[in-house]
Amino acid sequence: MPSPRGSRERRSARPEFASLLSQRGPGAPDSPSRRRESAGSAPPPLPEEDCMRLNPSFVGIALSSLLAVDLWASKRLGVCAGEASAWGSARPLLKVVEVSGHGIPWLLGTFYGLCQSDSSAAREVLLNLFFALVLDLVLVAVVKGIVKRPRPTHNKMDMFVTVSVDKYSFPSGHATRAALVCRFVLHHLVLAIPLRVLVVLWVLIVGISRVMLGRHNVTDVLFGLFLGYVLYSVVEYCWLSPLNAPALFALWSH
Ligand SMILES: CC(C)=CCC/C(C)=C/COP(=O)(O)O
Repeated sequence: MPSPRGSRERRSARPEFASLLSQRGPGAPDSPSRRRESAGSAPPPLPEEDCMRLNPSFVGIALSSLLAVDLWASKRLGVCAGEASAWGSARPLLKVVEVSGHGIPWLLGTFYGLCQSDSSAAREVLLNLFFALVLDLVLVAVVKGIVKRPRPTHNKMDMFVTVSVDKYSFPSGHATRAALVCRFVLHHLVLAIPLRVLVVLWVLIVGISRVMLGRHNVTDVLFGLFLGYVLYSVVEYCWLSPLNAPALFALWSH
């Protein structure tokens, strides 16, 4: 005969789980929580993980579904993840794209330009670009260290100069840098339209190549692009000028 608690459970159960509960006849295997319940007099509350499994929130389901689609799509798009992959022959080319969005060439190039520039306007722009790049590296390292999402399992860790947090993949540092640099360049350099289009194309290629190389999941890249885009607004807001940072500019005045 079913216990009063059993019938209470059946009455209050959500319809989608009712069939699960009704399968628990006298001979059906009991869950650990039910075994514990029958051993003592006062029934202990359901363990939290059971509650979560039986009553997942909408946000939980949406997030797990998004993650599942993300992992599936990233695996399918990782066509250059190894030399033996479907598009493995394009891997060397994508690794060149990877270097084009790496932090070291951008930091060194900006620093070199800063030392070489003889106009104060160029120095101001380059100094702000340098700080934007440093800020980007720090922010990405902090987020990677907090989220600790491992890189896709199909990634081969043969990247050009990495630091310890680069074993994590969320967000993509290349994507944040590309989006940040793109907005910076489009805003501060006077470029002909074809060149402006090329800069935007470069950002898209860097982003797509991260997934094709197997370095990242799609969401790492999308969030990276978003972060870089937002970071540029922060850089604009905190723009360094000879007025608010005279000591810094004195360092580079000849
Ligand atoms: C060592 C320096 C100065 C930068 C590291 C740049 C780097 C390796 C970022 C990782 O990018 P992804 O997150 O897109 O893989």
